Amino acid sequence: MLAAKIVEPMPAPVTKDAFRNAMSVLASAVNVVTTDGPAGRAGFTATAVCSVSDEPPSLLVCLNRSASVYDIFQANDHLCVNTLTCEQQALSNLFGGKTAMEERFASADWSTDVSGAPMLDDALINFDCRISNRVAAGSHDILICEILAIRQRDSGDGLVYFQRRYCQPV
Ligand SMILES: NC(=O)C1=CN([C@@H]2O[C@H](COP(=O)(O)OP(=O)(O)OC[C@H]3O[C@@H](n4cnc5c(N)ncnc54)[C@H](O)[C@@H]3O)[C@@H](O)[C@H]2O)C=CC1
Ligand SMILES: Cc1cc2nc3c(=O)[nH]c(=O)nc-3n(C[C@H](O)[C@H](O)[C@H](O)COP(=O)(O)O)c2cc1C
Repeated sequence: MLAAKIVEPMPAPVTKDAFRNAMSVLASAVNVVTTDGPAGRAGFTATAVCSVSDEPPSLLVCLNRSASVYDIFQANDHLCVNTLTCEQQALSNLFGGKTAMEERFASADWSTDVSGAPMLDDALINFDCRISNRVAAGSHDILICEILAIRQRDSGDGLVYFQRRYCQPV
């Protein structure tokens, strides 16, 4: 006699909306990621930044391949991760929107260190980096970055993005 075959129901695929709703409750630091080099200067707002390894000191940045800045980051070898303070919400909106590149950079003061990428003067912390590897994953490229220099402020509160809005410390 043939054994009855139990067919497990297929789990419903996770939709883009479900994914984004879920991700929206992961509180994140807000960063402006900048570059300069043969392809020119560019920058964008990123929350998809995290620690990778302390040997060598490295972090990762996820960059959407459809972003206007993508080709410039693809051609340049260096970037700087500038982590924003609570006072820099307007800068996050500027670098996260459809604003012209000159207008983005004109709204703040910048300097450079080892890599030559723009370093935001009033950032909570700056990670000056060399892009050591690039891995395509879905819609994004994961940029693995070796940290060449760190500049850190003595004090200040970090800007946090949670549930699609910025949070201020209480
Ligand atoms: N990792 C990324 O590429 C992120 C992109 N964004 C951009 O800013 C817009 C506004 O974002 P929200 O106000 O937070 O509302 P949302 O509903 O579009 O996104 C909610 C959360 O989903 C994640 N997310 C959004 N778009 C994503 C993407 N293309 N790939 C991977 N993860 C993504 C982020 O964690 C985001 O905070 C987004 O539509 C997107 O264009 C925002 C946050 C992260
Ligand atoms: C709060 C916030 C976080 C974002 N995080 C990322 C991110 O981690 N990676 C990414 O590729 N884009 C992210 N974006 C979107 C880019 O900042 C935006 O697409 C980029 O500035 C390019 O825009 P453009 O194509 O109009 O120039 C974020 C936007 C906002 C407002």
